[in-house]
Amino acid sequence: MIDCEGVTKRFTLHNQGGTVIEVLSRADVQVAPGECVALTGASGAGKSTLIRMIHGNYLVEEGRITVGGVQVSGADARTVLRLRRETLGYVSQFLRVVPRVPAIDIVAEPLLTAGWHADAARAHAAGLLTRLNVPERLWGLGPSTFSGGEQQRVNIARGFARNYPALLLDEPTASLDATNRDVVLSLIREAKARGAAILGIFHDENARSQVCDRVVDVSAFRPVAT
Ligand SMILES: Nc1ncnc2c1ncn2[C@@H]1O[C@H](COP(=O)(O)OP(=O)(O)OP(=O)(O)O)[C@@H](O)[C@H]1O
Repeated sequence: MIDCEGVTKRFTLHNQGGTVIEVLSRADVQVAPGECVALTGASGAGKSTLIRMIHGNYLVEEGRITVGGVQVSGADARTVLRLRRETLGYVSQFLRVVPRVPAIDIVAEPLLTAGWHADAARAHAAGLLTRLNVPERLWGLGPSTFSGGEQQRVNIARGFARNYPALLLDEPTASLDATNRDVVLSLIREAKARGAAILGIFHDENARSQVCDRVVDVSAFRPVAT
């Protein structure tokens, strides 16, 4: 479902004398439906960079990335947006807050985009916010004043609102207490059970061992020193 073959990434810092940072060389990562794979490796090894390339945020220099048979590497913006709308969910580490949009609408938005009726979308969003222990008094407020953990739970509710066939998770349990961490782990297990392919970064080893079937250490794709 998620397929990276021979992926190479380097950054050229044009504003710093054209310094080139080699990050990944010929990375191969495959995630099958129903599988959860964790990316590991030291800080700076390139875990987030690989996730961002799969999500279509960073260009792929060499190699090929496909998600559900759709080629991400070299894709135009329209293809990437369609992929994100229909196939590939992403829970980033931080919620990107849109001013004045209530939390419940942030969660319901991917469902509305998918054609859900507004009432059904809000009911589904309410169910997720309840599960993630976001107090109902906050649902109608914009999350800019929420705590870090509250914002992250809104973010997770949004990421899990749709049953995406593929899901990218960037530290989904960071800044959560034990109770909410367990809710997130349940959401991940449910997504796997319905066949989602999940690729994530989990610094919490305990969380990783509970839901991940395999680990891929991106240090194995470290470029040879130049
Ligand atoms: N947009 C960018 N421009 C320049 N360099 C970048 C950019 N994004 C990442 N890098 C560099 O790529 C390398 C890998 O970064 P990345 O964030 O992927 O590491 P990581 O394994 O996710 O680390 P961590 O565990 O600390 O989050 C780092 O050296 C970083 O400085």
